[in-house]
Amino acid sequence: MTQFLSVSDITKVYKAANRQSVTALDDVSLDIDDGQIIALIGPSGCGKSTLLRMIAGLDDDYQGEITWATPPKPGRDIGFVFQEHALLPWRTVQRNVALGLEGKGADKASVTARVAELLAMVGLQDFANSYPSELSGGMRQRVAIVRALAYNPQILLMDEPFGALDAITRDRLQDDLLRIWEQTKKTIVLVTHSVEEAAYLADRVVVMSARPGRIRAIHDVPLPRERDQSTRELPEFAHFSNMLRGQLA
Ligand SMILES: Nc1ncnc2c1ncn2[C@@H]1O[C@H](COP(=O)(O)OP(=O)(O)OP(=O)(O)O)[C@@H](O)[C@H]1O
Repeated sequence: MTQFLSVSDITKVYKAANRQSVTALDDVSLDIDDGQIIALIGPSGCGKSTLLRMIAGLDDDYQGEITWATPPKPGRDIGFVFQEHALLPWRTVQRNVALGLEGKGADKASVTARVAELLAMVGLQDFANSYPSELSGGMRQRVAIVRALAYNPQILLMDEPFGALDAITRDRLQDDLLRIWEQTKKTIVLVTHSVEEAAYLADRVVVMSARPGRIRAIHDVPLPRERDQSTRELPEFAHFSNMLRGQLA
């Protein structure tokens, strides 16, 4: 597997006027391989979202270096999915996913075909003409995921993407994400508060320690790929999740 992205010695200090500055990340280094799913876990405030924003290029005010095997083109090569879906309420599902593909030289027929393919990936082909308000929370988040994939980005960054969903919907979307990953083999960096979600989805889990955020441990997930609901029944799954939980305590 080839190295895709390298985060080297990143330190981030938020300087607030009239307040003490906050060291959010302290000397964080991490290598990410092409096509892997990496989960970032750690206590609240340890800098997970900060790190994700830096990788996304949304924050370049830090010490250290982020280097890419192939530097991403601004705006297009990085897909971002947030906890809240951030769909445009006045656009249909079809037009939300098409956003960004339109007006970039692609003809209408190829945009329509690409959107149909993406919606079929998550079983929403019959909702192309619905508005976000007509969908459930899980359906909206599925739309947000395929919208992020529409440009065929190099990497998908996900910040607590399933955090606002009920447990059953959350399990279902995790399976959707694994299916999408099997088909696309995208590199994915996912922030989650759930150790089970990290264990179920990831190839590697990065455990961060409380503020200032440092890397406490990096684990290869000891579970076979082709994961499905039966994976959750494996003794190794419970064992690994419990070990992660212990490291967060
Ligand atoms: N814009 C900002 N200005 C000042 N401090 C900030 C800013 N954004 C984040 N911080 C601080 O940096 C630290 C890391 O925040 P960050 O949101 O990255 O943590 P997190 O691990 O994602 O937290 P959570 O799990 O609660 O979402 C926190 O102490 C936070 O208060």
